[in-house]
Amino acid sequence: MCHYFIQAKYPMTDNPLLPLRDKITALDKHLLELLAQRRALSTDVVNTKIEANIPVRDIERERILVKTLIEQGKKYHLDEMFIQRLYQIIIEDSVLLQQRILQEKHNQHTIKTAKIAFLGPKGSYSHSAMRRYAGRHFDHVEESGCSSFKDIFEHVEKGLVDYGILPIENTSSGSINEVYDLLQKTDLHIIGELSLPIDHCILANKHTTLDQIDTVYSHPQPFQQCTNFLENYPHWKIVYCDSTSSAMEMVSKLDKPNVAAIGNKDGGELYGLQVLEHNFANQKENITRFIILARKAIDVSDQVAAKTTILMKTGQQAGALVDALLVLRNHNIVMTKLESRPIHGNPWEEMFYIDLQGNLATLKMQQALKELSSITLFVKVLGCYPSDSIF
Ligand SMILES: O=C(O)C(=O)C[C@]1(C(=O)O)C=C[C@@H](O)C=C1
Repeated sequence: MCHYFIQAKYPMTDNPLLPLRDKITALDKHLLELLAQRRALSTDVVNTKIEANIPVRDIERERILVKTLIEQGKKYHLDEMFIQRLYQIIIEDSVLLQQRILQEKHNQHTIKTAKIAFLGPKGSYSHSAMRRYAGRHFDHVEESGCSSFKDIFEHVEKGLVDYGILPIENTSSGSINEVYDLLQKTDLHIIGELSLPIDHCILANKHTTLDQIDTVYSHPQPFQQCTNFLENYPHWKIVYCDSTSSAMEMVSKLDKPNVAAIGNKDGGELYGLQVLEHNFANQKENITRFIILARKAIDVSDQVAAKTTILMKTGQQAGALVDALLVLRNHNIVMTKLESRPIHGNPWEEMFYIDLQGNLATLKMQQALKELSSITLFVKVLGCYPSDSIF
């Protein structure tokens, strides 16, 4: 990334901005203190909720709170969208903090450190997702970069790490089939999820310009997510890599003006690359959902919004899938995703992956799963975990 330092017209001591910047610095410090106080109150709130068995989320409270703040912001000429986005981040932090505290009390233990496998090396989107998830759940993390999704599954299954984090779908390129296929034949459990906004960048060595590039390196996923942008450069040779960070590593080692990688800005800085273009995915809201796998399933407190993911194989008779989905409807269970993949060794039969809103431990979920088992060939719970879809 290029850093352009505009030579100050004034010696540092005479800079007319200094007094104002000092005031901004003091005010930002005060803002941090207020945010810390708000966070401490969230801790008090969740402890009260635990005592009174009150759910973490109160959507109506959030709606009224933000609406009031937007109104109050008007007299200070604060833009409505600014307030909306700012409090989305503040409230999301509050909810995730409360969920962590609640889950730790619910499971009667707190895990301070963890070893987590991700698609590496450092600088990949999976690395960013892993660090974000670890920051929310652990005080210390040991990072384990893997060269493939299969490698991540094996690391967790063999106990080389505690958790594995893998991308499972993206808003631009859809489901990541390789991960779904690996889920078909594992005994691991989904214990969490995380949605990460993905801002793809064209990353190149310093002094390279866009028109000098003739070869671009990346993981297959970014290429699938940026087809519209890549149509502008039909002469670019596409080279697939194990991960976006191995692509950035390659471009940095080649150190030539005609090569570039597609990856994230932070990763590019790790490899000394500059950003030539960014935010060019087919979907402007380009988000990848990651799942977190572990050898042991978790229990989710009934005070935390939960998701349950199941694997299901129906018979070949007409309407088999419809009958199964009607069971969910009859139990008033919301299905948030339905994906299908060919069954290993039997490509003309489909395995269905279904994400359900709700906790596995609820009576209606238990009854629905029992009914599903009686009318299908195979039903397996892949996991019940706190929902990350805060907003
Ligand atoms: O007031 C509550 O119940 C809180 O948990 C606090 C808070 C917030 O951060 O403002 C967080 C989550 C709720 O959904 C509503 C509001």
